Amino acid sequence: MHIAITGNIGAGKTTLAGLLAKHYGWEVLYEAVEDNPYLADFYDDMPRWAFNLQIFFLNSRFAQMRRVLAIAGEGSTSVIQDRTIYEDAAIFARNLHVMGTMSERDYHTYRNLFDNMMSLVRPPDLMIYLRADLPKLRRQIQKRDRSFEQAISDDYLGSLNQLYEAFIGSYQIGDLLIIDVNQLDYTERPADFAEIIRRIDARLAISPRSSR
Ligand SMILES: Nc1ncnc2c1ncn2[C@@H]1O[C@H](COP(=O)(O)OP(=O)(O)OP(=O)(O)O)[C@@H](O)[C@H]1O
Repeated sequence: MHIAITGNIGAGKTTLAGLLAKHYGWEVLYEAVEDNPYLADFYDDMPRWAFNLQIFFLNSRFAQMRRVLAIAGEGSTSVIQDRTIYEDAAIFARNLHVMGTMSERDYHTYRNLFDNMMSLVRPPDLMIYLRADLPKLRRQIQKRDRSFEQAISDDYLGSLNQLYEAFIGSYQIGDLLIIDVNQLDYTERPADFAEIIRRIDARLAISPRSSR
């Protein structure tokens, strides 16, 4: 089974993916951050590095999809993914294009590549969306204190949030669980984590592909 966590920068996907992997014994696939050769440069000069970064993420997410398919083929374990390939195109690349940061021809090339890849990608069995407002995202970004993320503007975060809501509002290719994390703290409050587990358990129990 393939579970994925989706949500804006600082929503808490990485932490939750780790906790769920530990709880359920799932394999976890994280996003490339520390070993990402473009991320810091991108936040410093978005127009210069937007296309390079999107190609890097697309390739790394496609490699993850191949791993997901391999695991599904083995049939032994489930896998949880920290962010999906859909978000790269529908949210991040689209946002850069709409902002005028990525040129028309770069976006066109990117979309063609993405559409080609889509023929080989299948959606997760369960998508978990972590919904968070700007103040919550901002607090978490400050808390983890990655120097290159401190310059992220409210405009950038806000327009990503709008695209996330649009993406989730029209998401129909698989099962979807929406968790509002604004008032939750699942690292510090066991009851909050237990409530998330209860909701995921309920969803997996009715999922047609829930053989773990
Ligand atoms: N396609 C993309 N385009 C631009 N930036 C991206 C893209 N995918 C990921 N990123 C950025 O890469 C970094 C990933 O960091 P990380 O894995 O910690 O996740 P995150 O998005 O901050 O979420 P969370 O706090 O929920 O784990 C963030 O700065 C994120 O915005």
